[in-house]
Order: sequence, then C-alpha cells, then structure tokens
Amino acid sequence: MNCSIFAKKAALQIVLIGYMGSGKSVVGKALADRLELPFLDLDDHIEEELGMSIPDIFRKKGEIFFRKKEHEYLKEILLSKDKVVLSTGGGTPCYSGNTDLLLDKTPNVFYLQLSVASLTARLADEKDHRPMISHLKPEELQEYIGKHLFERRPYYSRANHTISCEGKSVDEIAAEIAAKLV
Ligand SMILES: Nc1ncnc2c1ncn2[C@@H]1O[C@H](COP(=O)(O)OP(=O)(O)O)[C@@H](O)[C@H]1O
Ligand SMILES: O=C(O)C1=C[C@@H](OP(=O)(O)O)[C@@H](O)[C@H](O)C1
Ligand SMILES: [Mg+2]
Repeated sequence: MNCSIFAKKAALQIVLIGYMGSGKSVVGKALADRLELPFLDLDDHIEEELGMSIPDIFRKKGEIFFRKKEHEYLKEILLSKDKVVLSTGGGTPCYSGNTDLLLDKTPNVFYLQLSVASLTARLADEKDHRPMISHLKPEELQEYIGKHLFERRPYYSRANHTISCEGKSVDEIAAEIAAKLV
C-alpha cells in the first residue's frame, strides 16, 4: 500500500511574540526565508485587509476596533495556514484570549526578549508608526516601556520558548529558533 497518498503533511506554525521593537517582524522574515516557509506579519495583514495603515486604524477606528480585527485575523490565519511563520504585534498575546489560541494550536510560540534599555534605544527612532508610543516625548519612552513591559510580561512568558535577543544578530536569532522547532 502506498501510504504517502494518506500521509497528512505535518503542520508547522511558528509564532513570534514580544514587545514592540523586539524584532518580531525582521526575525520572522529571516526565519521564513531560512526555512523556506511562507511568512505573514499580522500587522501587515491587517493593513492589507482593511486598506488602512496601523496609525490610521487607531486614529480613525480606535484601539478596540484594532484589537477585534487583530483577534479575528489571528484566528483566521491559524485555522487556514498549516505552514507559516507568523510575526504578531506587540499587544497580540495580551488581548481576547489570543495566547490560549496560539498555545492550543502550536508548540512553536517564541518570545523574543530584549531589555528595556535596548527596546528604548530601538524605538526612539521608530515610534512614529507605533500608535501606542507615538505620543510620548523621547524622555518619557524608557519609563513607559518599563511599566508596559511589566504589565505584558505575564503574557509573553507563557510562550513555549524565550529567546534572549540581547546583542544577537537577526540571523543568529533565526538560527536559534530554527534549532528549537518541534
Ligand atoms: N537582532 C537585531 N539586531 C539589530 N537590529 C534589530 C534586530 N532585530 C530587529 N532590529 C531592528 O529593530 C527595529 C524593530 O524591529 P521589528 O522587527 O520591526 O520589531 P517588532 O516587529 O518586534 O516591533 C527595526 O529597525 C529592526 O531592523
Ligand atoms: O504593542 C502593541 O500594542 C502594538 C504593536 C505593534 O506591532 P509591533 O510590535 O510589530 O510594533 C502594532 O501591532 C500596533 O501598533 C500595536
Ligand atoms: Mg512588527
């Protein structure tokens, strides 16, 4: 009997979570290229589906609307894409039971961990397209990130793996994740 006709291709859903600026989007793309898997960035997907930028969605529709759409598209992607590297937004695991959804679906949820100091340095130049922090003055950023990360850490910590990203290149982080896949 030719079993290959009946063999179901194993699913491989890899999900990156972590604070804004931790590298989810760039590491996810590098990881997908390395593994030759489709790549999806949840924020890009939301922007494409709604035909609006993330700042415009927050400004015109509000954060609650964004969180509803984020939850809706996350569910849709997890149900429809068997093989995917998915980079989430920084808030994704913290709303609407999204962490439970992720952990129920895959054993490959990775938290990209970075210190408050490194996140602050990265986000200082990149806060304008991030509505959660775009209103902050440069001198307010570090304290905000410290508190916000403290609130979000319980969600991020539920990931199957925590990857310390301090001082590592994008490729090093992607290689570390690839070595831990199950
Ligand atoms: N390991 C890394 N080393 C140096 N710069 C990085 C690294 N990972 C990400 N970056 C940079 O940090 C910024 C935020 O990365 P991004 O992938 O957009 O983060 P996230 O999607 O988690 O918000 C980008 O400018 C990106 O190029
Ligand atoms: O932390 C957050 O609540 C958000 C993070 C952003 O994604 P990145 O983490 O990729 O910046 C994006 O989803 C939106 O601006 C909200
Ligand atoms: Mg991103």
